[in-house]
Amino acid sequence: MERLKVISGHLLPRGPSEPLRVLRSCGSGSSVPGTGEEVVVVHGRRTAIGKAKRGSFKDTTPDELLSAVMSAVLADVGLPAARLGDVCVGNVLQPGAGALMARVAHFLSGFPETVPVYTVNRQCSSGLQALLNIAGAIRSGSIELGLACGVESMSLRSIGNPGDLSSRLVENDKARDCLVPMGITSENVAERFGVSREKQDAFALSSQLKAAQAQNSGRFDQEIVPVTVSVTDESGRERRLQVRKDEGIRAGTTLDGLSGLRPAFKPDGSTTAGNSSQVSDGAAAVLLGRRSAVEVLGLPVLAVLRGSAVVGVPPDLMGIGPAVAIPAALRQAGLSLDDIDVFEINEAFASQGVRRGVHVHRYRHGSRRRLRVPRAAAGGGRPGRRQNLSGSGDAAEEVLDENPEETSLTDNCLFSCES
Ligand SMILES: CC(=O)SCCNC(=O)CCNC(=O)[C@H](O)C(C)(C)COP(=O)(O)OP(=O)(O)OC[C@H]1O[C@@H](n2cnc3c(N)ncnc32)[C@H](O)[C@@H]1OP(=O)(O)O
Repeated sequence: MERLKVISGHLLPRGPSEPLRVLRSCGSGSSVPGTGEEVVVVHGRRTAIGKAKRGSFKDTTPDELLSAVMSAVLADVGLPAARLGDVCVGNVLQPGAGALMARVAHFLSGFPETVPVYTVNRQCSSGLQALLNIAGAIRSGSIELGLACGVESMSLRSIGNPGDLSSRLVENDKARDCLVPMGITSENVAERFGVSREKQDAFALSSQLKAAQAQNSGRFDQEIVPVTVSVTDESGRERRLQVRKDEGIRAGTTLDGLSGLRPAFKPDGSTTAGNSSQVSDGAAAVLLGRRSAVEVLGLPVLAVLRGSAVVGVPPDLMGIGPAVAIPAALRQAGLSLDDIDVFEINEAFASQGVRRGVHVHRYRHGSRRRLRVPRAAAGGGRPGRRQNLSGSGDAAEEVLDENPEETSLTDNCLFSCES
């Protein structure tokens, strides 16, 4: 009865002498610039990205990959796990989006049981969604610090089993389109927007060369957590090795080599193994916090989350999602394309990264001090006050022409970098 009285009291009009009760705003999505309420990125690490089925992580369970990055992020900044308000893990292929796997990883990392963990599946942007969920909890005042992660083992769990679906899906075009294979959606985008094979191969070449240059000059070394694993070869022999290099990068890629590849998804198509991302295994984790809490703990601030947007697009053209989400994220943050220095396009197919007339520019690196936020969970950026838009998925980073009429962009987080 007392409880009812209190609740109904909240509904009564306020008397003129009563003070206005100020509730903490849950925020619409953007951080409040220049205040201690901002959501900031403290630190991030990732594993190397392994080639699924044939690579170094082919026999490694995802909880091990996840545990490696969860522990490394906290160890690097000296934060006890008990300080975390929540942990969110993005995952697509594990049963139940990997809820059990994530809790196992949590304990393998030595995190206490009092820290909660949950998982989220938003397909290819699940890692980014984990980041947005943690950011949302910080904004709402539920937590002060949280860990956002992403993990996938495409070696141990393949795409393919759609689960239990109604037979009525065949009567509904959009529902049926949800079963269109990812490679065919790339073909659809290429056909619909006139993206030639040559454009896709040119983009793939520049992406490979930039990635190789970055790898050779050690630019990924700081962000990659070395993971020691056992791998069983075809003869059944097991060996131990430490994995610290991405396996999808082919430094010897040439335009001739790319143009000789057969279409991978349909005989007369233009999407090939060379202009697609590979199927991969890997994990990443990013520590986020409210600026005021981060400053009290003396933790570093790498970047500020300025805004984010998620959009729905036709399932058979899923690759156009970023082109719709980025303007929405810009609107939310009150920015324009001209304000953006670096676009990190993380999509599976070159057809999604280019459009007619796009010029792919050189890769711009941050300073040596910069620790990039791992792509499986978030987006990096170069130091300075300018903004960085990041997407999701597994392709290499690109810096694109900033002319809005010529640029096709990706989804869905907007950061400004501080250090
Ligand atoms: C929102 C989203 O992101 S949704 C997307 C989700 N992701 C996906 O759908 C993944 C898409 N990718 C794939 O499915 C696979 O990588 C495929 C089907 C395209 C290719 O798979 P595989 O055939 O196993 O690739 P593999 O690495 O063996 O390459 C095939 C051939 O191309 C060659 N090749 C690949 N890349 C290159 C290159 N850069 N230069 C020259 N040759 C190359 C390989 O050497 C190989 O040649 P071989 O057959 O003579 O040995």
